[in-house]
Amino acid sequence: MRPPVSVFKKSFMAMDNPILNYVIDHSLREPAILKDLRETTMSTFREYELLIAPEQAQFFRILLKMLDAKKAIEVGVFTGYNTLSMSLALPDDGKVIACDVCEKCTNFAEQYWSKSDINHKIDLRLQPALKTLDSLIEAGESGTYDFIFIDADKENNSNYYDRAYTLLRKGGIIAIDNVIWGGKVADEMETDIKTTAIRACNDNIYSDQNVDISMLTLGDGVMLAMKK
Ligand SMILES: C[S@@+](CC[C@H](N)C(=O)[O-])C[C@H]1O[C@@H](n2cnc3c(N)ncnc32)[C@H](O)[C@@H]1O
Repeated sequence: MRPPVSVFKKSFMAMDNPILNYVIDHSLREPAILKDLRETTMSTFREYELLIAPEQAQFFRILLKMLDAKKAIEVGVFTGYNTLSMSLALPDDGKVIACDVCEKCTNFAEQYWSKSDINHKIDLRLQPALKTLDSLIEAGESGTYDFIFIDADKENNSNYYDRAYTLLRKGGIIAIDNVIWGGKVADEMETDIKTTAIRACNDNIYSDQNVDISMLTLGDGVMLAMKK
């Protein structure tokens, strides 16, 4: 049986969920610039549900600090919420490679990035993310990234994971978003391309003994894989 969908809805859409409300009210500390970016995205973009959950971005900021991270990649930028959030957690000489194909979304993102003093940390690559990841590997950057967030076209999750594993340093973390997919992954009647691809990537990571893993019921589900 599919779990109640509301459990997996993002915090900004799940205000009818008292437990999630409590969690948000007692733990979310959203910097003003991120709040502004999120609220403007929600009033400007019909597809605002693509936004990462703010409590999830906050959790990633802690991970980045724990990892003493300098180099990160965002696969799927949308309006730049998590890219900006990660930049805030990186040191001044840190770098986020931001991968997306949407000019309209990233133009919006760039307006916010340039409003803050983190703009120099962001390197936007406006082309298919697989092309960007392959170019980083070809440029000799394998084994050098601390944190890679995968949140783009779900059909490519396994392709992104393979490249991200190559680019990651030992002890670095890959985080994959939407691994619960509103509960669809647990419903065998759901056989559409995206659900099937998400399940396949989840299974692939579960059996990958080269990483330590944890699947979190945060946002719409996040798989963490730490390179051994
Ligand atoms: C769920 S949104 C990302 C949300 C974002 N991580 C955030 O912080 O709010 C997915 C994004 O992936 C992008 N995308 C889809 N296919 C892509 C591809 N082949 N390469 C790069 N980006 C892609 C979309 O344009 C969209 O902006």
